[in-house]
Amino acid sequence: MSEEALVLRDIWKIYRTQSEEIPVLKGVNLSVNQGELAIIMGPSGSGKSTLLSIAGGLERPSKGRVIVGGVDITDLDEDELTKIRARKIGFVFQSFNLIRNLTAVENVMMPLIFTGMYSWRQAREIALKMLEIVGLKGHEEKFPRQLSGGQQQRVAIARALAPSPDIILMDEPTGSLDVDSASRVLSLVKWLNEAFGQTIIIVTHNPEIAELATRTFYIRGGEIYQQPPTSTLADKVKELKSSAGYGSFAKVQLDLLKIKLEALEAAAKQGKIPPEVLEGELKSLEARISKLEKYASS
Ligand SMILES: Nc1ncnc2c1ncn2[C@@H]1O[C@H](COP(=O)(O)OP(=O)(O)OP(=O)(O)O)[C@@H](O)[C@H]1O
Repeated sequence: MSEEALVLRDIWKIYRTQSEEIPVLKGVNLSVNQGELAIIMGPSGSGKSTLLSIAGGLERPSKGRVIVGGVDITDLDEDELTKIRARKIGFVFQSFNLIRNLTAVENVMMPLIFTGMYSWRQAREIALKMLEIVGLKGHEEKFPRQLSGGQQQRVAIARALAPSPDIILMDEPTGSLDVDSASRVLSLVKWLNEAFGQTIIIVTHNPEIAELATRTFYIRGGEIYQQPPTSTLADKVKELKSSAGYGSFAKVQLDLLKIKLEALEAAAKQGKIPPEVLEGELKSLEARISKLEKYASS
């Protein structure tokens, strides 16, 4: 069996709308070995979810090859893809995607039944064990609405793990959880990765997850990097200030402050604001206006 759980070779994804072509991924190469916990980070809209969908065979690349557990899935037809997905790939999404009118145990049984390999009894036995592993013993017969967000996410993880897939793909798995539930889910993910040697690939904005990673990828401008972007927040501020729109933005701000100044003076004349409050407000407003005037004219 291949050492590499996932290989993406020269992946391009170009979305076509009526008026334009949007290249979202531009020749991405990526390889994740078995047992790794890899993280993909990058700014909003940089193509992280698109890359994950392509890796999991949910979407097809415009160009390039996708190899999962040594099997090239790029040209498989929908039927073959569905079967491969059920056996080799587990998905966990930010929104859990549990089926509302199925209980926790039935939700976990679903992907096992889809593989066509397990009897109902076997699927139930595995699902019950998985729920125990993720700490949900006693909650098996509850419906998703009777579980907390963190518990629902753990059901989703149990469901992804149940068929023992080669890789588990997670898209913002802690995105809709509070800090405590997120830490509990993350510790579970790390433990599963270490105890079961499960390959896990996580798309996230959460820097806490990056601490757990064996490898971190960064996407920017449709390309992938193994080093974090070097530009700092201070660089970004400089970039913003030198951009064409910044001057006009400052002018709009200036207009708004001037309107506020007029409104303050009018309110003071009508006795709506005590003079000592007015004095302080006028001072700070005038200071901001003079600063902005300098910017707007520079
Ligand atoms: N079906 C589609 N048709 C056209 N454009 C799309 C489609 N799907 C995604 N895009 C565009 O592709 C880009 C990448 O989207 P994607 O969801 O992969 O980004 P992301 O990095 O996961 O963002 P976020 O962190 O905000 O979830 C975005 O600009 C998005 O608008």
